[in-house]
Parts: sequence; structure tokens; C-alpha cells
Amino acid sequence: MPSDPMPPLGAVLPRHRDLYYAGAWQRPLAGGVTDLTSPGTGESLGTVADADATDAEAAILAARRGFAEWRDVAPLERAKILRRMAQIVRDNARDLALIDAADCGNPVTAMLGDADIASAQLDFFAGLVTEMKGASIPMGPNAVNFSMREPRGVVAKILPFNHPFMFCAGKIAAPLAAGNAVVVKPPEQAPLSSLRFAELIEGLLPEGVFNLVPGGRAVGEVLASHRHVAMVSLIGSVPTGRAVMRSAAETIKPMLLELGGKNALIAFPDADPRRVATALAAGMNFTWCGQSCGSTSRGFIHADIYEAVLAHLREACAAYRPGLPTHAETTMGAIVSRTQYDRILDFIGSARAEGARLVTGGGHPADPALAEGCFVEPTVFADVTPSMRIAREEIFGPVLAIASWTSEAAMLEEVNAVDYGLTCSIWTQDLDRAHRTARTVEAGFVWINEVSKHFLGAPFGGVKLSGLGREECLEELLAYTQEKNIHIALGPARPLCGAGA
Ligand SMILES: NC(=O)c1ccc[n+]([C@@H]2O[C@H](COP(=O)([O-])OP(=O)(O)OC[C@H]3O[C@@H](n4cnc5c(N)ncnc54)[C@H](O)[C@@H]3O)[C@@H](O)[C@H]2O)c1
Repeated sequence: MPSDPMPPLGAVLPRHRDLYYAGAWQRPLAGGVTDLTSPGTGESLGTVADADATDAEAAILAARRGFAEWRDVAPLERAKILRRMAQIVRDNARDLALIDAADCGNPVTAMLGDADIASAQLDFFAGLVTEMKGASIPMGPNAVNFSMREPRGVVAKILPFNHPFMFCAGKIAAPLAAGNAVVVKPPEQAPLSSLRFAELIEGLLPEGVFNLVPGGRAVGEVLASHRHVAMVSLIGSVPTGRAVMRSAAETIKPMLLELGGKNALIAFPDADPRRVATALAAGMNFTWCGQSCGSTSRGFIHADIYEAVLAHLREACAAYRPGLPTHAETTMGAIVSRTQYDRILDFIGSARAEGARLVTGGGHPADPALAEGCFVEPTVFADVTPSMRIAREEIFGPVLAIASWTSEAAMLEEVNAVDYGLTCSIWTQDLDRAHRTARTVEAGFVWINEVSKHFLGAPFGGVKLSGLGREECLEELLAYTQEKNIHIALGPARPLCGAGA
């Protein structure tokens, strides 16, 4: 918990509400603006620019010019600038966390953790700049053949609403470290922390290297389809992933996609029911209302420990109490928007109608202080069957669906029956069984007797519909590079022969 009192929100909000490109603040060319509302209180947060396609093109052109300069900055110089950005994030963590709390509804104290993660990512990729290595290939005494890695060019980063600031600051680390210029499209629901970040790092990078275009889908579509964007990276939903792939097809753009999840937590009969219950609550990321791609929103609990786990689970969920996101003691925030709130309540209604057993939660909290905000209690349904909507669809809300099992084979079939494949958490004391299960589940990131955590350096990403590529590791840096092979003929000139096709 922060020791100093929280500053007033008005003192930390960004002064600039426009676009940032070519090293300066720019008005949207068609003058578009959109209103922002705080999801915790329903209060207005003012307006912000709503960029359109022509704005996106202007930012891309600025980024092209920025790239021409940035690619030639020595890697260790680039690293120094990234480290300065990391320090700026640390120095301003509380203000950035408060902006996100007001704008996206996540609790301010938890958002300080987002600032830690973003600054750690900036430092991590700063440390990897010289790992963008090529290789030499033996070709005999009269030639030198080597490959080198180059940055790709302009990289578009299209971001979702659940960790606005962490994604804006942390996810530009790898492309910038590799020598690319970036055009960031922040989430339309919560762009303010990205604008504040742009203010804070103003002047640190050459003009056009970091560009920020607040707007909606129209901006994303231009970024994904434009011939001068060399690569697109999206964190978002599966339908948006498909749309981005279609937009990028014309220009054969490489991409990184971090998409949705409907992840499983599996408990075997030898697992401790209390620890499993705590893991189920922690794995749901109730702090930010389950609005997390990696949330383990499906619990598969062996029948032997099923009721014991459910009994502990009520207590584990009680640790998360919805409260005003900007208050330091709040342990669970608000849903990002009225649209998402209505969607989540609709899922809860479907679970009731389809006969799931409500264990805890199930609606808006009774606290009158929260009446105007988009709050939903931590909600758990038991006896969920595979055909229910809450068993199959990503809710992106604080709704956990639990089922009991007796046949390991049938349970694993059900775990793998969804088209998503991001994370999975396995609870057992039997190492053979844990390892066998980890090999069988279709997921890109698996915890054994652990849940929710990410580990910088360990590849994070999904299989099946959950995405393409891996982040938070060396592979992320390398994804923003392309290989060029160079062959140098040495010695006296010889007749050309054996020319390639
Ligand atoms: N795998 C991960 O690491 C990860 C992390 C966080 C969130 N997510 C996923 O994000 C989703 C929730 O976030 P959201 O509702 O903001 O997602 P979303 O897909 O609605 O929007 C994400 C971003 O894409 C933009 N966008 C929307 N349509 C577009 C189009 N046709 N072309 C280009 N851009 C477009 C949006 O404006 C926004 O900036 C969930 O599905 C969640 O699982 C995944």
C-alpha cells in the first residue's frame, strides 16, 4: 500500500488529450473527440481525441521517419534510453496507477504492480539489445557468409483495456530495443494513462520513434493494413485477432497475437482443498474483476475434494471486496464499461437459467457507495456442465465456473474441448501425474501448484485461438527483427557458376 496520501485525481490526469506523433502533440485532423467516463463512479473524465484513418496515416509516416534514425542508434544507446524510461515509470508509478484506476476501474494499489511490471520489462529488453545476434555460416576459405538481424520498421501496437498503462509502456520495450519505431493505439475505453506516459517521456526518443494515436477500430484497421507498417502486434479478443489477420493479409504482415482464454484449473484428489480454493480465487484475478486473458475461469475439481473446496472458496472470495478503484484499500475494482457490465450480468443470468448452482456472488454489491459504478461481486457457479455458456465462452468478468470429475480421461477431454489454449493450472502432489497432465493439456503456459503468475524471461503465449507468438522473453525481441543473409566472395575473381535459382 502506498505510504503517502493519494494525490487528487485532477492533479495527475494528462494535460494533453490529443495525438502524439512526429515528436509533438497533434490535433485530430477531422477534429473527432470522445467522452470518457470513470467506471467506478460514473463521473466524467473529460474528452479525448478520437483519431480517424487520416490521423493514423500521418502517424505512420512520422514513424517511418523516426525509424530511419532510430535503427542506426547504437544498441547500447537504445538500451540507455529504455532504462531511463523504466526509471520514469518507477518515479511516476503512483500517478499512473491512479489514472488507470479512474479510467479503467482496476484498483489503484494493484496498479502499482503494473508499473513494476512495465519498468521491469523496459529494463529486461534493454539488457537484451546485444542478443539480436546473427550467425556466420562456413563456406570455405574464399567466402564469408553471415546472417544479421535487422529491425523490421514501423511496428503497430494495438492494445486492450485491462492493463492500459502496463501494456503501453511495457509492450513497446521489445520493438524499441530491436530498433523499430512504434505506433501505439491505446484502448478506447481507457487511453488516459498512455497519454500521461507520452507526456512523461516526451523528448527522450528521436522524433517519430514513439507515436500514440487514441481512437477506435478505424485506427486499428489502418495500422493493420497499411503498407508502411511492417508488423502488427495485437493484444485483444479472438474476433479482433481474426479481423487484424484479414486486414494484414494484403501486405503479408508478420504479427504477434495475444488473444483470449477460457483457461482450466485442474485439482486432483490428493490436492489440499484449502490451497486449491485459494488458487481458484487468485487464478480468477478478481482484483481486476477477472478481466485477464490468463484467468483460470474453469475449475475441474476431483469429486473427492469437491465440496471441501467449495466450502473454502466462499472464504477465499471474501478477500476480494468491490470498492472504489481510486481508494488505496480497495481489493477488487470495477468493470471497465457499462457494455461489459451488461454482458457479464447476461452470462450470470444464463448460468442461473441453465441450472448451475450459485456458490457466492451473482450480482451488483449492496454497498450504496458503489451504486453508480459498474461493480459485480466475485461470482462462483458450481455443478457447471459442458453445454452451459459459462463453460465455453470467454466472459472476461469475475465469474468462475466449477465442475467435479471422476474420470481423468473424460476430464482432460473436456479441458481441451474449447478452442482457446492460453493457460492451465494443475494441483497435485504426484509429480508423474502433474507432468503427464501438463503434456496433455492444450495450453501455451502451464503452472503446477501455482497460478496466475508470469515470469519475465519465460515465454508467455497461447495455442489454438489464443494467439500467435511468445512474449516476455528473448523470442519477443527476436520477433521484432528479420534476418538478412550476406555472402562476401573473397580472393581473386572467378568465373560465375552454380548461380542460384
Ligand atoms: N493473451 C493476452 O495476453 C491478453 C491480454 C489481455 C487481454 N487479452 C484479450 O483481450 C480481450 C479484451 O480486451 P478488449 O475488449 O479491449 O479487446 P478487443 O479485441 O475488443 O480490442 C482490443 C483492441 O483492438 C482494437 N480493435 C477492435 N477491432 C479492431 C479491428 N477490426 N482492427 C484493428 N483493431 C481493432 C480495439 O480498438 C482495441 O484497441 C479479451 O478477449 C482478452 O482475453 C489477451
